Amino acid sequence: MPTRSKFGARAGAAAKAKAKQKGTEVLRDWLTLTWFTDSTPLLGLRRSVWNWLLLVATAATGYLSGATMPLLIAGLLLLGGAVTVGRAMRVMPARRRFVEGLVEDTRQVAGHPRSTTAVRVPASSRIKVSRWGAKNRPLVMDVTFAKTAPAAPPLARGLLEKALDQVPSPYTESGGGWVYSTNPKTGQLRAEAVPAGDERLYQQREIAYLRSKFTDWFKLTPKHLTDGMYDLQVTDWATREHPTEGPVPVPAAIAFAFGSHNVAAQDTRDGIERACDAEYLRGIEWIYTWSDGTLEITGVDPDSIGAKRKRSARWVADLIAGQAKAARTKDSATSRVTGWQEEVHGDPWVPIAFTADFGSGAFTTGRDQRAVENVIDDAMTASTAGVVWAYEWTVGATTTVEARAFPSNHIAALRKLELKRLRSVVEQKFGGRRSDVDVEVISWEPCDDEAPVALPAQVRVRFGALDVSKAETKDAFEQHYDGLYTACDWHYDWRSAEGLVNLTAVPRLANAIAFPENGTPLFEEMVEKFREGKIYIGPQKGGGEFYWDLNKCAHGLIGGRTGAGKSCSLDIILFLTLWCSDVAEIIVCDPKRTDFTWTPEFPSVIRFAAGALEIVDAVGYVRQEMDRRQTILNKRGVRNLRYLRKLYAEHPEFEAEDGPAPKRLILFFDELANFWMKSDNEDIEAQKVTARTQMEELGQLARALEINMILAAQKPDKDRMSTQLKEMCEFRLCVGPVNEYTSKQILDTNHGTRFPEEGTPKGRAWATTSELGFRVVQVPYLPNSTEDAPWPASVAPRPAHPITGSKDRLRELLATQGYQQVMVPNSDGGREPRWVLTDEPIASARQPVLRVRIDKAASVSAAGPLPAPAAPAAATVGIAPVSEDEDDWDDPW
Ligand SMILES: Nc1ncnc2c1ncn2[C@@H]1O[C@H](COP(=O)(O)OP(=O)(O)OP(=O)(O)O)[C@@H](O)[C@H]1O
Repeated sequence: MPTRSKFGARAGAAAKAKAKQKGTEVLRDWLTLTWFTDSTPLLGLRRSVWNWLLLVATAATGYLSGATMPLLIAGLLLLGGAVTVGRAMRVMPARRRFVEGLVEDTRQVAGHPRSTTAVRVPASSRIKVSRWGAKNRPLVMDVTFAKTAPAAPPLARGLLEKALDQVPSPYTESGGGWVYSTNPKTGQLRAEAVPAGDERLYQQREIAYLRSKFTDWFKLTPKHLTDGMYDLQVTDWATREHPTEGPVPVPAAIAFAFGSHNVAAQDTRDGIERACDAEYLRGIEWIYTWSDGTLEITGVDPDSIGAKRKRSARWVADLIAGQAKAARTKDSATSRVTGWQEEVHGDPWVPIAFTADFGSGAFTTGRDQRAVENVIDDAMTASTAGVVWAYEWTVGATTTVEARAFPSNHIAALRKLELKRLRSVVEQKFGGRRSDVDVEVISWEPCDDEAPVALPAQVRVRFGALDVSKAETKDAFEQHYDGLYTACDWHYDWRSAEGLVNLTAVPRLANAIAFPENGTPLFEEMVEKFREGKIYIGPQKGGGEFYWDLNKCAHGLIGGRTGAGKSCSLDIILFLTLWCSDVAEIIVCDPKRTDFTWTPEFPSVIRFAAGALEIVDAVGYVRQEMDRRQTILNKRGVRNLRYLRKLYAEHPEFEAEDGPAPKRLILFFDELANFWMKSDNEDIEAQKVTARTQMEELGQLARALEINMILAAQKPDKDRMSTQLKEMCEFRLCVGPVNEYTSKQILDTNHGTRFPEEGTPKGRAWATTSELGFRVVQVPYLPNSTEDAPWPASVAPRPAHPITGSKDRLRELLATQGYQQVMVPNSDGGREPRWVLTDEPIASARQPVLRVRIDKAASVSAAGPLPAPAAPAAATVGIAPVSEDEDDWDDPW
């Protein structure tokens, strides 16, 4: 018996094993394909379904026919088996090769591992076709990719998809293609073959396009993609009519996850939005919503409110960015619309509020801010009429502005316009190119809601580089600003060192006011101040009372056009001097002999001089008195009368030795011009020259010696008043409107011309000292005799009661001080009243005054140098009581 060689035995075993393996494979293929996976359609059904049906039908036929046709049944089964086995042997290896080819094609992008001798990686573990279609092409397949594969990041999935797009599907020839989805559990990519026209193909295309665009817009590198968590999902689709392709799906909502990618900067976001708007045109307006790590984009109808709002917001953003760009700000500007017009009021896409952030160090000065505001105003007004934009700036780490629109009749709008007006007028006049003038309203006057009016209550003006320490600058500003308002006056609080002025609205200066009645607080105040050497002039524009401080400005010049209230102003000064007879005495020079002939009645008037020689004499007396006072000061070694009085208080023996301390002595001179008028008498002219020199000599020492000159003149020009004399007058009062020439004569400036010719109230005056600058004052009205206020109610409120005349007040005072009135003959042959001290004080002047007649003439002009007041001198003359009916002295005289 022949034996088989060893080799032959081994080869036989190998062939057997191979045959077995092949057999097993064929059997597995047959089972799988025939009964499960043969999805190639046949007459509308899958082949595997047909196989089951045929098997069941054959078995049923065999069962029903019993043993009658066993051969036929067996034959049929055998045939079926042979056909299906043959098909499995043909199809299955082909499918395997197909998948293997596919794995090879996608190996790089999907990161498929290669088989090694140790580890076999079957192709089906990477790409699993779950359904096959006609022509043995896959219908549905799942592709597994490695975590590190280039196509692993969701946004890079396109790489794999692109590769798979090349795989023929049953629909390839008819224009179909692949659609892809991600298995959320396994992360595998599922590809599904769909016929042409399937809307998922369009969706697929959009998604692929968007992925690549988002990669561009976010400037994503492959490294970004591998490191970050970027993903794009279209969460909602809509259908739009495509011009050539008919209705096509377009994204209605896109969610783009960008993880921790830095898009915090508004302009980065802006850039992305703008790129998307420019490059992704689908006949839709995109609305962008940024949240933590995700950008949601929703498509809306371009005519919808949302779309219009978006365009408006972008317009605002462009406007703001344009400003920042023009100013070359360090950081770029961002803006956000924070409020839209309500639909009831108009178009709901019209912005009514927005905020803008210009970054650090931008627009820090008011001037720059104003420039931005003006541009925005212009732009906004063009787009939204009927509203006014108001701005609130905050300069901190960054400069931000909050802008809000208000209806033009809203108080905020009115205030804004008012502020703008103020700024522009102030800037026009004071805002040079270098100086950064800015007006800021600190507070507004409360206003009536029904009829709102924007009136600033407190304003601050900063002058930047402009030097406001100069009086002229302040004056120019005040004049300019005063002209802006008729409803109020302004109090100016200058802070020259800080380069600013704080303004406070104050009630307008009254057009006329009555001199306060005795005993009122203001009256008491002015008397008290007079005792300190301060003469009340009147309330001043901008608030407060104007006092002329004789301790600082010893002499004064009072001028003004006739009929404007000059005499009344002088009367107030005289009245206060006469009222305070314990501290002051006065010499009245009245060359015109008109307005002040009433004064000698009162004991403080130690001399009344009218004629030229009388005046020369009076001036000479003052000059002597100055020397006398200086001698006393020298003797007692003190600097001024104040110290002398103090010394006397401490050492009454000095006073006993020297006599009473001198009182303030006022040399009152009305209409100097009349005095200087040339006469033919050369002797008198020579004396006048002496008087002038003596007056000029009073200048230097008078302050310490409390000798003051009050000079009144209508036109104090050079011919009538020497320059030296005028310069000594540091206080000036110019009553009423005057022409430029006169103004310069009185005030050295043209302030006097600022009062209008028409409508300037009586008693309105410019008062000035070098210390206080120029002030508008309203001199109160003080008549000589008690009378009703002379102005109509239309000019100013009228006091309820007549204004008590100065003479009546003084008489009442003197009566209470123990004086009595007597009548003395005067140089004109008439008689005049005088007040003399008696021993018995009279309680009230309302009680009849004891009238006396002076038998011996006590002519006013006769009085020589009088160290003591006129009254005691008068008291030495013989007096006889005047009977009631004999002399009605109260009559006007
Ligand atoms: N302070 C005042 N307030 C209101 N009215 C005044 C004031 N001063 C004067 N008046 C009115 O103006 C009139 C003229 O005033 P006043 O005589 O003082 O003017 P004047 O400038 O001194 O004129 P003149 O130089 O002719 O004396 C007064 O009779 C009075 O009606």
